[in-house]
Amino acid sequence: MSDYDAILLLSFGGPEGPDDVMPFLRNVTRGRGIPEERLLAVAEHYQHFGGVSPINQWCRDLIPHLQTALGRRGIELPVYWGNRNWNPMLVDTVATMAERGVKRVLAIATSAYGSYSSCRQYLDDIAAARAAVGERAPVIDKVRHFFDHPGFIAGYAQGVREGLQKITVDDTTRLLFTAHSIPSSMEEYSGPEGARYSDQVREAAELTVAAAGWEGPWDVVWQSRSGPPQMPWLEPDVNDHLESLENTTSVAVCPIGFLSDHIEVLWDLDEEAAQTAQKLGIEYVRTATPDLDGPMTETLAELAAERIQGVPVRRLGKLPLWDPRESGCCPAQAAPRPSKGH
Ligand SMILES: CC1=C(CCC(=O)O)c2cc3nc(cc4[nH]c(cc5[nH]c(cc1n2)c(C)c5CCC(=O)O)c(CCC(=O)O)c4C)C(CCC(=O)O)=C3C
Ligand SMILES: [Fe+2]
Repeated sequence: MSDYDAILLLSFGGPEGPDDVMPFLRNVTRGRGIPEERLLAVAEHYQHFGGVSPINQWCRDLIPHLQTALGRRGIELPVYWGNRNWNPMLVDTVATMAERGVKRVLAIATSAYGSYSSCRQYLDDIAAARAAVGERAPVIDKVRHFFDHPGFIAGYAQGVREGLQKITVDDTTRLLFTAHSIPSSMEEYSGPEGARYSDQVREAAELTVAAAGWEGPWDVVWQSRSGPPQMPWLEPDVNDHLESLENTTSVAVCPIGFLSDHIEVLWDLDEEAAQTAQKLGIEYVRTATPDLDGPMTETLAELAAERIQGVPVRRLGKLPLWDPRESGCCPAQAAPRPSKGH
């Protein structure tokens, strides 16, 4: 237990107008070897929504909900917000906290899983922002991975139950769980032993199946792959998987990899995957991400309470958790693993 004096909501960031789109995309892909064609194609997805991603507004809406949930637990701390890729940029938020004399911060990132993109990169962002602000920068810790927290699972299970009511369900109906694809090399280095990102996504899917009471077939698939075509990423892609299905009346697609309906959900699932299903004559529903006034927000508050009040860790899964601070897990670039034990 520690004396924290602020909570930090740490997120991805998204553009809020047409002119933000290209500079945002350049921030996301800086140094990551993403081809220009891919950037221009993704820019189109954003422009389709007027250049506005819902992710920033979702964060704005989350903050008062989170504050209420924290308050119910007796945690009366200010909630700051900083992003990796767009305003409010984390470095500016850390500078503000330093000016206000904040010394010790507990960060909650909007990703439940381990991997470079979903965890280590946020830790690197924190380190870079603190270094830029200098000596007065607060110490910033980050809460654990929460992919198997009962409240996290309950949020998606509710979406799944509601979604299934919107389609014809028979014994060919499949439930698909989708998360952001990552390069195979990133997957190989996820977690202390590797491949933990896909393990965690699979476990979250399995737990959601149980919580929703689903007894039919289900699969884990991936979406939104990027990078040069010759580079291997996690497969199957949701669209390829739909193409491979035979004699399937309907599918429900649960975006278990994302906390909110941002562009990758609105475009890659609600437009692209929905069109693929329509072309194939498969009835399609994309199930909802968790409500802000439901168990997801409670979960985020409980993660803070674990660290601030020592409330017990609640988990449904069996995969081991690890502390990213203590292991050199999830490096940005695949490098030879340090040899262990000598
Ligand atoms: C694992 C993971 C999550 C989940 C964890 C988390 O939430 O953090 C996630 C979330 C998100 N990804 C998002 C958007 C983008 N991701 C990109 C690119 C990439 N994502 C990757 C992985 C992930 N991404 C990777 C390995 C790349 C290749 C570049 C690199 O190696 O870093 C690109 C560049 C263009 C493209 O190539 O698609 C964009 C625009 C948005 C915001 C959507 C909005 O604005 O509404 C969100 C929440
Ligand atoms: Fe991404």
